[in-house]
This record gives sequence, C-alpha cells and structure tokens, in this order.
Amino acid sequence: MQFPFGQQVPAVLALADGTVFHGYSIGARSETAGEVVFNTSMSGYQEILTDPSYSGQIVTLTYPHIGNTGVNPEDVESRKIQAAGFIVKDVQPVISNFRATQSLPDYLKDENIVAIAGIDTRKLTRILREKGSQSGAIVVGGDEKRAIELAKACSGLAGQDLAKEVTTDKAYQWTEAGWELGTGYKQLGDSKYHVVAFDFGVKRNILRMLTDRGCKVTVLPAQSTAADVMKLSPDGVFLSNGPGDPQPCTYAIEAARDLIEKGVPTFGICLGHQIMALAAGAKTQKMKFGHHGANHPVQDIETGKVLITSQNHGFAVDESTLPSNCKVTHKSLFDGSLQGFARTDKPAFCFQGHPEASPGPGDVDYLFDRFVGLMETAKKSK
Ligand SMILES: NC(=O)CC[C@H](N)C(=O)O
Repeated sequence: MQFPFGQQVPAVLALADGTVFHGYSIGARSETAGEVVFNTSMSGYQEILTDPSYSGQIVTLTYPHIGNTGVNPEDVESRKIQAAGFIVKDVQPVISNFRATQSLPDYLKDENIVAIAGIDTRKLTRILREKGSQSGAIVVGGDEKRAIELAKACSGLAGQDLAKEVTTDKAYQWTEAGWELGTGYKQLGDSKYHVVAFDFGVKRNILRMLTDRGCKVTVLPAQSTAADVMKLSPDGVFLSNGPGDPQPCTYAIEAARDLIEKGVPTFGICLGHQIMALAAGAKTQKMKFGHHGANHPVQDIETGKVLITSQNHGFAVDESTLPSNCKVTHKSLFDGSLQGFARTDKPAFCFQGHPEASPGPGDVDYLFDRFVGLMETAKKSK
C-alpha cells in the first residue's frame, strides 16, 4: 500500500458485525465510534463533513478520489466538522483549486476528526447496503480488538435526540446570502419577510436560500416554544434539518403542531419534514441504509417531473400513516419512499431531501419560492 503523506500511521475500521478493514490515518490520532453510512456524492466533501445532520455518524464516500480540491473557509455548512469520523478510498496528495487554503488531512487533524483512508470502500458500501447501516469504529494505531469492542458498544441512532445537542445556545439573526465568484457571500438587501427558523442542526445554505429571497431570518434554539416564536411576529416558520431520531424531539413536534394550527406558513426540510409529519399524527421509522447522496431521483407528484436531489436521511415518514389532511407531493424513485407532503388545511409543506443541496443539484429550489409564495398570500390576506 502507498501512503501519500510520507509517514505511515496505521488505522483500523471495524463494523459491529466483526468485519475489519485496515488502512492508514488521515486525521486525528485517536479513536471514534458511530453509525457508518455511505454517501454517493462525487464532490462536496467539505459540506458533507460540516453538515450537522451527520452528527453521530461516520461517513464513507463511494467516490474513490477525495481531497483533490482541498478545503477553504467558505464551503462549510456549520462552524465545525460534525461527522463522527470519515472513511475514504484514496486521498490525493496534490491539491488543485484556486480557493483551497488547506489540505483535507490537515483540516481533519486541526478539527480533531478521526479518519481512515486506503480501505476498500466499495466492499464496505456493499456490506452496508446488504445488511443495513450499522455501528462502526475507527482506531488509529490499528488495534483490531479495540475497534470491534468500540463498534459493538455503540448503540446507534434510534431513539436519540441529537437536535438539542447541535442546536445554537442563543437566538441570532442571519443575513448572509448566496455566493458569487469575485465577491464571495453577498448580504441581505431589502427584506420583505421575517422567517423564524428552528435550528435543529441547520445547514447554512438553507438560511442563504431564504436570505436570497428577501427573508430576514431569526434563528432560534431547538427547544424554543410556539409562544417564543409568536413573540417575534414571523411571516413564516422554518423547521430545519438535523441529526438523530425525530421521535424523541417532542418539544419540536409540539411547537410545530401549535404553529401550524395557528395558520403560520411553515416549511420543513428533512428532520423538519419528519417533525411536521409527527406533528400531524403520522409515524416515522428507521430505514435500512438511508439516503445519502447528491444524485437521488425524486418525482414531483403534481407535475410528474423527475428531479435529481440531494439526500441525507436515515429515518423516513411512513406514508401509510399520513392523515387525510396531508397530500403526498414527492416520492423517491429509488425505493418509493415518501419525499414530501403538504397540509391541505393549513399553509404548511415539507420535503425529505435537501432543496438547498450544498452539495448537489438545484432541481428542487422552487420549494423555497413556494414558501415565499405562502408568506406572500398570508400577508395579503391580513
Ligand atoms: N438531514 C436530516 O435532517 C436528517 C434527518 C434525520 N436525522 C434522519 O437521519 O433521517
């Protein structure tokens, strides 16, 4: 095996089923455990690492060459790396990108993230697809026994409320808009709407997509109540993405139910979609290996159009449990699972995938316009 960074620091990855992979460390010299999931995106490793929805998960990328474009301080979806660990096939020793300020391995080391390269990620992905996601552990130094022990001791994500772990401590205003070559991130111009966003682990690009559409955004901690939100007189409420199991987030389910009942225009993404479903009385369940990638086909049921979407979820709403005041708007063409629904009695809708992409295609960004449309209609009828 060739070690591209000179020094060979062995590392081992073990799965809870006892499978072991030997490779080399490209991050912190430590150990980590988490649920191992595979992501099929070909680019966007920095956005993936910093997506708070990956908290508690060790991510492996199916694309084999990672690190080619280095990292930069702009392409982050939150303030730090959130994934519990990282697994890749080959890390490139040469960085080629005009925006790069650091190599991926140096970034992983600086952020104290345990990561392994040089393993057969295709074999690993096949195991996860066939048997389903499972716990795993990476141990730098290569102690197989220790890695198996750690993997077996890691309990997985079902029943875990991680939204309250990753959320902001305090409310804050968000004014950063989309990125442009030459100028970088723009700032909010004139604002037309005030959106209150629940931070269950929100990705920054979601907030930028709202700012780009003239929304002034106030971000609130996950455990804020409907009364906290109403005090801010919002035109709309946004329920963010986030890690872990939606079911134990009872505080969020209750707040969402109250706000939707009051008729406040509401938009939910991913964990926010699951919370909106639970608030409506539907049920969620753990998926076998989830959806993680930037190339997932989803059908818009109203138009029949097929959209290529970004996805990152391990739980899903059971469509058969949706009450009659919810209509299905989107479905996955990979496995037929529910991807979006709208309330028929209230101005509220949600999407399981990631319309903000980052990384990924922008096929579903019209959902942000739909949210603005709901706020506009509500404003006019006031
Ligand atoms: N990206 C997300 O919001 C993920 C939602 C939830 N944690 C899941 O895995 O299904």
